[in-house]
Amino acid sequence: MYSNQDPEEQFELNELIGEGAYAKVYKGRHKNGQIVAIKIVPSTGEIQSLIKEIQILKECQHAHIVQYYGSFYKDGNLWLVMEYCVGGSIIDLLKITQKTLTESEIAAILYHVLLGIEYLHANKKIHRDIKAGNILLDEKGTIKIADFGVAAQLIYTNADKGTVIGTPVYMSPEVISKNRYNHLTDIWSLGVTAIELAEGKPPYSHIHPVRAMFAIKNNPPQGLTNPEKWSKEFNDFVKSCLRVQVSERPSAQQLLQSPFIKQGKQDQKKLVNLIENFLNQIDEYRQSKTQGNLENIQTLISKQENSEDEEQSCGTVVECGTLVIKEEEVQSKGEKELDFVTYAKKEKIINEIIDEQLSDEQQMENMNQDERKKFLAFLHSQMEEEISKVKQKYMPKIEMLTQKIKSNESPEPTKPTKPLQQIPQTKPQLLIQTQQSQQVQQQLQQPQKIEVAVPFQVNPEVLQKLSNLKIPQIKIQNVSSPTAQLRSNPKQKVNPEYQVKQNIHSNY
Ligand SMILES: Nc1ncnc2c1ncn2[C@@H]1O[C@H](COP(=O)(O)OP(=O)(O)OP(=O)(O)O)[C@@H](O)[C@H]1O
Repeated sequence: MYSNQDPEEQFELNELIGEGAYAKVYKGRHKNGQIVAIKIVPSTGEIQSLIKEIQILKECQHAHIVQYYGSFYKDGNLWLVMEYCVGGSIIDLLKITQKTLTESEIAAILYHVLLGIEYLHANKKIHRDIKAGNILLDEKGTIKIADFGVAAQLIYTNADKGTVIGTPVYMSPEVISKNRYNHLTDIWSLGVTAIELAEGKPPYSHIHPVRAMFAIKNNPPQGLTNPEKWSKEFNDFVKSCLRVQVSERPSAQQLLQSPFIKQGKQDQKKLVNLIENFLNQIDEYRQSKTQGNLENIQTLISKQENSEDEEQSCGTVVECGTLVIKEEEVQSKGEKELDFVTYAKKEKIINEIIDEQLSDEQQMENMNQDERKKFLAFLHSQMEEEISKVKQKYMPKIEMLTQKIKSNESPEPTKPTKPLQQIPQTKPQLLIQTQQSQQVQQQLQQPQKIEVAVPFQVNPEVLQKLSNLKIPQIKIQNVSSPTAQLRSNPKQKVNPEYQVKQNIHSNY
C-alpha cells in the first residue's frame, strides 16, 4: 500500500496549504523539481480514511480527479503524495479573494465536477463528500475532485445503508435517514455545493450541524435563497439535484445535458481567467500565512502530532470536515440509536445539543414520535449520569457534616452491650442504596444504642425492608412527613421548617 522509504529523501516540504479534520496538506517539491501536494496524517489521526483515499485514488485516472503519485509511512505519519492544485479548493479561493462567483463561472466549475463524478459513478465509486472544499483548481484552470477519504467502492448497486458519512450540511436525506442510498447521493451534495458556490455558504451552515441534519431530513429542500437573482436554468439545475425522491434525481450523465451545464461547457475560459487573475493573490496569502505561522515545517509536524489545542481550534469535527459513523460502532453499543445521538456522543457535544434542543421547540416539532421517544430516553440517561456525578461530588462532604452534627447532638456515648457478631448472620443483607440505609447499616456495626435523626424522608420501601428483617435490636418508629400528613389531612397547614425525624432505636 505505501512505501517505507524515507519520503524526506525524495521530497522537500514547503508551506502548509490546507488542513482538514485530521490531515494537513503541504506544498512539496520532488528532488526532480516537480511540485506536489503532500497530505500528512499522524498515526493518531484518521489513518483508515487516508488508506481508503490512497486505494481509491490509485484506481482513478481522470482529468478531473486529483492525480495520485505515491504514499509513504514515516515516524508515525502517513504521507499521501498527489498532484498539486495551485488554486487550492474553490472555497479557499473565495475566502482568500473575497470574491463571489458569477453564474457562468459556477456553470464552468460544475461542468468539470460532473465529468469527474460521471467517471466515478461509471466505475462504481461514490465520493460521498462532494463540497466546494473538496473541489480544487489547478494552474490551467482545470477543476479536480479531491479528498476520497470517505469514498465508497460499490460492489453492489446500492451502498451500505448503515453508514452515515460525509459532511452534515451536504448530506442527502437518504444518507441521514440511513436508508439505502446509491451514487445519486453525490448529486444531492452537488446541488448543495452549487448553492454554496453561488451564496458562499451551503444551506443550514449557520445552524449546528446536528440540527442541520434534522432540518435536511424533515424540511423540503432549500433551493437558492434569492432565486430571482439567478437564471431559470440555474434554479432548475439546483432543484433537480435536490430532489428528495432518489428515483427522480438525475444522473451525472443526464445533468451534463442540462441547459445550465451545457452553458458551463462553453465557458471554460472563465476558469482560466479566474486562476490567472487570482494566482498572485493566492500565492501572497499562502506565503504570508506560512511566514507568519511557521518557523519550519518540521516543528509544525511535530506540533501537529502533539497539540490538542490545534484540534480543538476547529471545534467539533462535524463543523470542520468529514464525519464517518459506521453502523458497527453504533451496534457495538448494543442498540441502534438516532444519528444525532450518535453524533452527540461521538463529538462530545451533548451539552450543546441539550441546551439548543431544549430551547428550540421548533426542532422538537420536526422530530417524529419515534425520534422524540429516543431523544427523551437519551436525555433521561444523560440526566441520570449527571446526577450521579453531582452526588459523587457532594456526598462525601454531606456525610462528613451529618456525622459531625450527629455526634455533637448526642454527646453521651451509650455503653456497648452486645458485640456485632450477635446480629443474626442468617438474616438477608440489606440491599438498599439510600444514604439513610447506609447510616443504619453503619450503626448496626456499632454495639451501642442507635438513634438516628434523618433530616429527610426515608423511602417507605427501605423502612418496609428493615421491618421485614425483624432484627430484634432494631425498632422502627412510624414515619411521618409533611407530605404524608398532607395526604391524610389535605387541609392541614404544614410548617415549612418542619423536619421529618425518623428515630430508629436499638433495643440493647
Ligand atoms: N492536491 C491538492 N492541491 C492543493 N491543495 C490541496 C490539495 N489537496 C488538498 N488541498 C487543500 O487542503 C485542504 C484539506 O484537504 P482535504 O480536504 O483533503 O483534508 P481532509 O482532512 O480530508 O478534509 P475534511 O476534513 O474536509 O475531510 C483542502 O481544502 C485544500 O485547501
